[in-house]
Amino acid sequence: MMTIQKLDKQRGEEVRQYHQTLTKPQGSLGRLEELAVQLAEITGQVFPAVTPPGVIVFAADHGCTSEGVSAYPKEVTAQMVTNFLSGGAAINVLSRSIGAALKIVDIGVAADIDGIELSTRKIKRGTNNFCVEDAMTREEAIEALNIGREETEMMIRHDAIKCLITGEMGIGNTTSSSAIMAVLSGKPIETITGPGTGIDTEKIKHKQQVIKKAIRLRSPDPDDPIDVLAKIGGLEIGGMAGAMLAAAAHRIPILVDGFISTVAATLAERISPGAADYMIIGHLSTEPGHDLVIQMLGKMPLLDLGMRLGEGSGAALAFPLLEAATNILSGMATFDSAGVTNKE
Ligand SMILES: O=C(O)c1ccc[n+]([C@@H]2O[C@H](COP(=O)([O-])O)[C@@H](O)[C@H]2O)c1
Ligand SMILES: Cc1cc2nc[nH]c2cc1C
Repeated sequence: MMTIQKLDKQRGEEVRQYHQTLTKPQGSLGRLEELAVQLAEITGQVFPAVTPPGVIVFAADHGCTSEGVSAYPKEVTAQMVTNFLSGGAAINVLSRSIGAALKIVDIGVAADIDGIELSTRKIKRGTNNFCVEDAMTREEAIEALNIGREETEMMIRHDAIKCLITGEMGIGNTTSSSAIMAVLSGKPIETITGPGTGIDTEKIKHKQQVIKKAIRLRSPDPDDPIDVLAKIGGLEIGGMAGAMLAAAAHRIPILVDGFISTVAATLAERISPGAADYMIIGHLSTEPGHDLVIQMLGKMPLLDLGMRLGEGSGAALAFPLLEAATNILSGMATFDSAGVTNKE
C-alpha cells in the first residue's frame, strides 16, 4: 500500500552513544533512553522532534450491537461525536493539555452529524451484523484504510504534526476487536474477550458466543488482514490502521492507545510488515486482550493506569514521556560541557 522504510539504526546508535556523554550515571534514565533511541531510528534525527502531536479519532458504529454485546446503547457513538465537537470529552481535555491538534472523523456512524469541525467520510451507516453477513465488503475495508491514510496526510500537511495519536469511538468495537485478535492470534476467545464498556460475567459469556459464531460463519482468512477487517472488523479500525500506515511511511512516530487501537496496529503490521517499528504503545488497558496483542507486536506499554476509555486517551497521557525523552537529549549538559567527572 505505502512504502515503509527500515529504521535508521545508525541514528539510533548515535543517540545511544550521545546518552553516555550526558551528566547522569550510564543507563540511569532507563526506558526514556530506549525511547530516545527509537525516536531517532524512526525520524532519522539525532535530536528528534515530537511536537506538535496530532490526535485523530475515528468514529463508527457496529452491526453486532444488535446481539447485546455492550453495556451502552449504540446511539452513544453519535452522541459522543457531538460531545467531541463541543470539546467536552476526555480526549478534548487531554489533547488540550498536550497541545495536540485534534481531528474527529466520522467514517461510519449510523446517524447524521452536523459540525464544521467534523471530517465527514462516512463509508456506510455502521458495519453489518457479522453474525448475519460480512461486516463490510473488501472494497469498503480498503476504502476505510485509504480514508485513514488521507486524513493523516492532511494532518501532516496542515498541522505539521510530528507524532500521531490514534483513537476511536464505536459502541460494540471491543467485540469486533476481540474477534479480530482471536483470528490473528489463534488464541482462545475466553482469554481475549472482556467487559468493554462494562458488561458483567454473564454478558461476557454471551459476547464470547457471539464472537465464536461470527468467526465460524464468516471464516476470515488469518493470512489476509484485509479479509479479516472486511468480514469481522470495523470501519474505525480500518481508519486507524490506514492512519498508522501513513504515519509510518512519513517516518512519524505513532503513539498507540488501548485495545481497539492496538488491534488496528496489528492489522497495519500484517498489511505492511515493518509498520510496527514506528509504533509506541502508550498504555496498558484493563481489557484482557490488550496484554496479548501488545506482546504479539513485541512491545511494552509505557503506562499502566487501569484505564479502558479509548478515544486515544491513554496515548495522549503517555505523550509527555516522548517529549521528555527528546528534551533530555537536546537540553542536558554533557560531562565535558558541565565540567562533571565521568566514570573511569
Ligand atoms: O481502549 C480500550 O482499551 C477500550 C476498552 C474498552 C472500551 N473502550 C471504548 O468503549 C467502546 C467499546 O466498548 P463496547 O463495550 O461497546 O465494545 C469504544 O467506544 C471504545 O473506545 C476502549
Ligand atoms: C460515554 C462513553 C464514552 C466513550 N468514549 C469512548 N468510548 C466510550 C463509551 C462510552 C459509553
